[in-house]
Amino acid sequence: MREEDMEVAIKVVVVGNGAVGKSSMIQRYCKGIFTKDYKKTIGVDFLERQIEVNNEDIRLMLWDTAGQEEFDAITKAYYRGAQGCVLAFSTVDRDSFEAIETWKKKVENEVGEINMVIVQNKIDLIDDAVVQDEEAEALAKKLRLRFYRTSVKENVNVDEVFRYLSEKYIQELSMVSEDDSLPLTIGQDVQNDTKNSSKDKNLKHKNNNDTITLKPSKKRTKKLLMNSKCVVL
Ligand SMILES: Nc1nc2c(ncn2[C@@H]2O[C@H](COP(=O)(O)OP(=O)(O)OP(=O)(O)O)[C@@H](O)[C@H]2O)c(=O)[nH]1
Repeated sequence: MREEDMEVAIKVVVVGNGAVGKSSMIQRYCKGIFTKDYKKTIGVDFLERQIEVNNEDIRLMLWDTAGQEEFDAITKAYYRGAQGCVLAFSTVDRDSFEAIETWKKKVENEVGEINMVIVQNKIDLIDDAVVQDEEAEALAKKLRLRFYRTSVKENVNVDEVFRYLSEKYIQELSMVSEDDSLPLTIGQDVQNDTKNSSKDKNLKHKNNNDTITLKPSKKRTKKLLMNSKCVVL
């Protein structure tokens, strides 16, 4: 296969309390549908969609995880290898907002710091909101994360969430490609810290039993990343 035929694959996990709209968001994005019915996700599920970002073909693999704590042991295994994460809460569920930091920690405990966004879903129900705009914005500022308000039902801002995560990842990928002296960690990822814009600070490298550290050449970078992604280690 020629290198130009290859695509980049990105694994994104969508987490948050039960019924905030995680499955609906993934279905909306990958299948273009919305259903009113609530079917609790048992364990995990995934759908994928191809998009183009900066002339790169991206295969987004969106992992839908159960929001209930009883499934934590199962779902956390699927966080591994993720390069992006959506932390979702619902406009009409105060607990789901207060749980955002806990979800962030749960994911980071498994994969370290990866690109994340906070998503306030169900903004079509804004009249019944139990979270003030300022509170949500303050949380995003405190955690230094991009913040989106979405309505999966009305298809507002859903594409933007996943586009942002993809663009961020592509940006980092091109930084890795430019510098072949930096070690690349397979299975884990180029990390992002929104506090720091410098390349060195953006790139943290994990090395534990789950990972192999390689030094990629410029040419091979994309291939290596593609082959290494989306594998549950
Ligand atoms: N009004 C409104 N309802 C929504 C929206 N998104 C999802 N829902 C509804 O919220 C309910 C829960 O949605 P799900 O997508 O199943 O929630 P989940 O977060 O995947 O839930 P778990 O599987 O339990 O973790 C469903 O009845 C959806 O139809 C939205 O943007 N607006």
